[in-house]
Amino acid sequence: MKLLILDRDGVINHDSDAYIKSVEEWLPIPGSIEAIAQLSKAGWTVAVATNQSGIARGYYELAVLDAMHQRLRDLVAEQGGEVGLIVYCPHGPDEGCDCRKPKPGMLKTIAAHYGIALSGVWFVGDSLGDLEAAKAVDCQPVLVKTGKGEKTLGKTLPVGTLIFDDLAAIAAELIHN
Ligand SMILES: O=P(O)(O)OC[C@@H](O)[C@H]1O[C@@H](OP(=O)(O)O)[C@@H](O)[C@@H](O)[C@@H]1O
Ligand SMILES: [Mg+2]
Ligand SMILES: [Zn+2]
Repeated sequence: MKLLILDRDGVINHDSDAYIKSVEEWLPIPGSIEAIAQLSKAGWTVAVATNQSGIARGYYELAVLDAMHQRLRDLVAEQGGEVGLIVYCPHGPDEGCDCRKPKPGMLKTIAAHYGIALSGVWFVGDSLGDLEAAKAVDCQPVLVKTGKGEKTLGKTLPVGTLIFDDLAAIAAELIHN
């Protein structure tokens, strides 16, 4: 199966240093909804792995997070596509969970859900922790320049990291090559 795993904030939707705390604050990056729909219609399964420490920090409730993800699903469905499994880590940085990136727990959850190996599966993120999580399970780390991506570009990236302007460019690459 053709599986693509996406980070959420800074890849699908705009991110904020103040966290994305409501559906109203959850604003798609131009071209991202269309990209997911086009990938889906081209036979790709698009899953999401997102840190959501804002839950642990009390910035927003799980119901609000679910509403954001329903919004994502609705917008992609309006374009004729669908979103696969969305996995999130609701924990804070000091809780020592196994799912918070850069740990690869969410990627492993997605692989187990679909019954496939992660080796070579593209994981697209805007933060170094996304790329490190990918590397930890032999996924292909892919950096986008949206969200925190430009800042991440200035850091030492995992060897072999691919770099694209945005999710739309990734969709064009995967669909047409
Ligand atoms: O990019 P993904 O994984 O989808 O989600 C990132 C968010 O959970 C938030 O993660 C926080 O990091 P801390 O969790 O506070 O270290 C900050 O970077 C926020 O700006 C950001 O909105
Ligand atoms: Mg992000
Ligand atoms: Zn966690």
